[in-house]
Amino acid sequence: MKIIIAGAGAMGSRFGIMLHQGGNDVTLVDGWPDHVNAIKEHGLKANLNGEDITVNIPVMLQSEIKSTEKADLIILFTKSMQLDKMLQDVKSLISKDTKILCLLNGIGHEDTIEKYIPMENIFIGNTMWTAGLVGPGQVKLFGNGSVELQNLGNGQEDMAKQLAKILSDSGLNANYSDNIHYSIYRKACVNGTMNCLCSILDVNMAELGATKPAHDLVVTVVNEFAAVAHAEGVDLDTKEVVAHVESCFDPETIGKHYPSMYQDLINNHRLTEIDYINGAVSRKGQKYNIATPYCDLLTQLIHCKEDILGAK
Ligand SMILES: NC(=O)C1=CN([C@@H]2O[C@H](COP(=O)(O)OP(=O)(O)OC[C@H]3O[C@@H](n4cnc5c(N)ncnc54)[C@H](OP(=O)(O)O)[C@@H]3O)[C@@H](O)[C@H]2O)C=CC1
Ligand SMILES: CC(C)(CO)C(=O)C(=O)O
Repeated sequence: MKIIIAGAGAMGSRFGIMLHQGGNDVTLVDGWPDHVNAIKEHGLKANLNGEDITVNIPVMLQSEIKSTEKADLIILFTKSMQLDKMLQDVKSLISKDTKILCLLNGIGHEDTIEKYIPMENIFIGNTMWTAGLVGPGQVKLFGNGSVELQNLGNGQEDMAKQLAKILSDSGLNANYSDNIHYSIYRKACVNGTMNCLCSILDVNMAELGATKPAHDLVVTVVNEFAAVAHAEGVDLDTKEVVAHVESCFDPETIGKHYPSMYQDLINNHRLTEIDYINGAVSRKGQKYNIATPYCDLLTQLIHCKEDILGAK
């Protein structure tokens, strides 16, 4: 199976390395020339659970894509705001049989993907794996994780299960979900609390969890996500979701991770995905006439911080 990782930053590199080590034919595609050139020249360097490794994986810039070889599977791992451009750039690698798996954080990416791919080839999901970019061609990977995914098109359950097996055979611990919209809202609750709060407060998840107001903040934000999800026909079990969110506080698992939004904004002064997480809930709240004051404020505070830091 020819797998393209479209967006080979921190997470794309993690999935690329694990799938490559699992014996798959993997190619990385990314738009950052320094990163792509570093991988071409020195291999992809990773600190994997404390061990330094170098993996030689084929890599190309989006501008180098040629249409000669079609992909069997394209795993999307761009930032939300890069998704549309990436889909335009990988169009020539897509045949009528190419499956697309989107594992980005955020809500509603299927609306963008549907513009380019027939529904029966679209698979969506989310992941609790973590990763960090140290610099061009270099990533830091620790801890464990999981993936949940499902087909969007009718009759594609077996293919979704097959994709989960391909990921699991490489150690990615993937499961078929029979209600992926629930899973995506549930994961969005993790990002809608951890990502913005850690970025605003300048802490990792374990440090956030050690503050007294953390629990009340999580409950309030999860309730806003749940109200909007309910209006869209997704009924979140808020108690279970809060427990899931708070499991991220554990320093023995992923608590020491600085969420991807922190890495973008605080470390790299890059624009964030806030408009696809809390910002998406605020917009949906307006649409359904549901008050979402915490999501509104958190979105605005992150945008303030982007301006203060001159994020690009
Ligand atoms: N990191 C994590 O732990 C997790 C992330 N996610 C989600 O996975 C998706 C991908 O995230 P992630 O892998 O963290 O993204 P990264 O920021 O590591 O990489 C995404 C892209 O951003 C660009 N980029 C990143 N850093 C730089 C830089 N310093 N200079 C220039 N370009 C840069 C590159 O593309 P280009 O040059 O084309 O712009 C890169 O492909 C997101 O939706 C995220 O929310 C989900 C779970 C955990
Ligand atoms: C690891 C986790 C779950 C933290 O919110 C994440 O998705 C991210 O860093 O964006």
